[in-house]
Amino acid sequence: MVKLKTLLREYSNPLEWSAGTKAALLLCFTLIVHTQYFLWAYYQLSPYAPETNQHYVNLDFINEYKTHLNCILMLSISFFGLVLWLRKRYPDSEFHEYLATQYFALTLLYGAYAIGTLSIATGVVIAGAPVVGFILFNRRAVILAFVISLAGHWLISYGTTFGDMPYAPVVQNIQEADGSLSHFWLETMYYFTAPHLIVLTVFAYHVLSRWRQREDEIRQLSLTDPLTQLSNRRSILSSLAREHERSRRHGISFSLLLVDLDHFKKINDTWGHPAGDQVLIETAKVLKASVRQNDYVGRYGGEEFLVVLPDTDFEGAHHLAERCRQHLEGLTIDITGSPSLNITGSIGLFCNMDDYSVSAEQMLHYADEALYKAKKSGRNCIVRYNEASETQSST
Ligand SMILES: Nc1nc2c(ncn2[C@@H]2O[C@H](COP(=O)(O)OP(=O)(O)OP(=O)(O)O)[C@@H](O)[C@H]2O)c(=O)[nH]1
Repeated sequence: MVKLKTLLREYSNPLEWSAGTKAALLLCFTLIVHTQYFLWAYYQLSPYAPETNQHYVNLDFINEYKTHLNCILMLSISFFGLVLWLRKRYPDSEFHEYLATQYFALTLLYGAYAIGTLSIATGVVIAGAPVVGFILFNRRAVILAFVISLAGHWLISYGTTFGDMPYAPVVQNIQEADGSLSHFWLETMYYFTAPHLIVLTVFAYHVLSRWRQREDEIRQLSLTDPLTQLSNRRSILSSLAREHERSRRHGISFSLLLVDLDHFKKINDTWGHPAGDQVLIETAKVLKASVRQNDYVGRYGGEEFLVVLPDTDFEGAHHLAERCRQHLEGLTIDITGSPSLNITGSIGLFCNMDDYSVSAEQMLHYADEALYKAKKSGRNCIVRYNEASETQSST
């Protein structure tokens, strides 16, 4: 069970596989495709095939083609085994990629000649294989394979139009006497196209979901403070701007708390930076736990935190600020190599209930001024900025 989980984790994302494993995957797919050709050819020659098939299948060519298929199948098995073996010793060697991509291109070119260079199966391979190839493999190997197969495709196509070689020699009577397309041809096309379409769809689905997942992870990282896991400055400021716009449009008051740890420098200087970091992590947890679920808490600067309280008047904001202050005061932080640390925080508060026209920047400025007053008033307290009477202080 554990082994299966390890295997799944290791192999669930082809984009992260080594060059050797990716090449082995392509050779395995090539082997499946040739086995499919092989089974089809032998079935047409067998007594189980309906007699009517002889009208549509060129049995003479298939007899000849069969020998080529046997060789291709043997070669496919050998190359697959060789790369499986080599990838363990040289997992990132470009040789595997060149071998797999060129072999895929050349042998499928032969298949395209047999079933028609202008058939849908060939079209799907020509259009789809480079897309998958460029995502998975070394670009030069894919370009080389693509150029070789395109050149071969043109040569065969022009060769057939000038009558130098037959078009789709394994089949005949592609059209019925009345001019309609034969059912046999149609079903043969579906049969040969199916594996390529399935692989392309599964691959596109997988790659796109991985990209979306990575995009989400990167976006999340760009908005998160790596130390505290709170919103970073950019993210909390954009929450503030959003809330400000909502408040202005709907005439609902909202509030800001600017929380700054007291004498934090002393903790760093006495117990070291890692101890200071631990204090910041614990502070972030306490602040997050002290406010409501739809409030925003972010790290605004070094030891300064910004709390945005939507739909909150002064009373509500003061109540929450007091809860934050008390929780910080009650926090005991255990750090190895130092006695338990206790901290306090000063809080500047601004609420826009008296004037919705105050800009977000101005609100921040007012909260900062209130915080400055809180520090001046002896710390571990809350100061509300009030335009009329400058600031009001409370503990
Ligand atoms: N450990 C740690 N320290 C930080 C980080 N960011 C800023 N600081 C430190 O935070 C301290 C802030 O010091 P001051 O601005 O003097 O503030 P204070 O010591 O808390 O004093 P008051 O705010 O006046 O109470 C500085 O020593 C910074 O180096 C961080 O990510 N980790």
